[in-house]
Amino acid sequence: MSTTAGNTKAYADSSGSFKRRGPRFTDRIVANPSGEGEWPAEPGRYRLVVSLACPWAHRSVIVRRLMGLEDAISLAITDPLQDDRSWRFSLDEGGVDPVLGYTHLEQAYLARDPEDGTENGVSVPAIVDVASGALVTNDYPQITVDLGQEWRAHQRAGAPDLYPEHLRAEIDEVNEGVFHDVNNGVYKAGFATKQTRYEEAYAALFARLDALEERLESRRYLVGDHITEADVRLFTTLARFDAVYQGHFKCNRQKLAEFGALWAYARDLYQTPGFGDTVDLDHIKRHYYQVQTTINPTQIVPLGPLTAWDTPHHREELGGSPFGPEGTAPAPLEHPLRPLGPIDM
Ligand SMILES: N[C@@H](CCC(=O)N[C@@H](CS)C(=O)NCC(=O)O)C(=O)O
Repeated sequence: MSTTAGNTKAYADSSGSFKRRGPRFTDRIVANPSGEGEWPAEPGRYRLVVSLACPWAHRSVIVRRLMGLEDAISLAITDPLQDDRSWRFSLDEGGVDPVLGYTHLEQAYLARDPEDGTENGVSVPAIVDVASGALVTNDYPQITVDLGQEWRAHQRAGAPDLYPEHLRAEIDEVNEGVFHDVNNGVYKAGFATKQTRYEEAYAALFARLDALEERLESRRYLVGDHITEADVRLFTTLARFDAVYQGHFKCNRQKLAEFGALWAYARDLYQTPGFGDTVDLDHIKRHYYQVQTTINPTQIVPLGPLTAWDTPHHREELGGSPFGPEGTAPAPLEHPLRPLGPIDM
């Protein structure tokens, strides 16, 4: 396997539990910066670096597109396979990102802090200040909220409000449970190295999915009548569920496609511009199955499942509309974001 040596690092601590490390840089990009740690929302100034494989980065790709910020913030897409220096730009000509001039995202972390820039690893999503090449933030939950709230002056007409004031408390509450049990829950199950830790994560995950199933039986979206941050955050895990988490991470009480409301909800979002058109199952499967070699030592990428994302969902019958009364859909994507060539045999 010439593309990557795989990854033999331990993901769990001595108790057998997966521990997420948290963001290294938490500066914010805001409409009106008022002090240290705040950068101006200025079109053309920043580059958003993502892997299409990564569920946390995927959120920012969706929100950038929903907000119509493509011309304001450029997008760099990494190779789904990291090497020993982590995320790299090997899909680009000469293996160099054409805007940043870097071969590895690590260089932006080190441009920001040469001593300790990479102490929490090198993670996506990351926003880089193009002129200095320095990392501004890798704080993924704040990134999506700020793309929605702080870039208003540069958003497209008809951009939805994903975090309306009057719904924030409820969105935050839903997000909290979804983060621990679902978004991060699948990692806790998949990276556990003790049976009990795995079983705890599995139980919490499916208890939460059962509760979401019930919630979504009578409402089209998680909070309110339109898409919000809560839907974006749940969607990126659901999009990977049957392809990766139910097999590779052993989250296999049932597939997403064996739920009722939750599966119809996921298809509804998938068919909403900005969601399904940013899902790339090639990037997703190759990353998980070829990088996490402690779980999949052969690095074989499974061909299935043949999930039918485009079938009718009938969720319109519940009322609600994706983009809100004044909102409109973003224009269709003209081509897939970054198709990959055949798997290196
Ligand atoms: N590291 C972030 C979340 C983003 C994240 O975990 N991204 C993954 C890809 S899905 C990554 O870049 N991992 C490499 C690393 O952490 O070194 C956090 O927990 O604050």
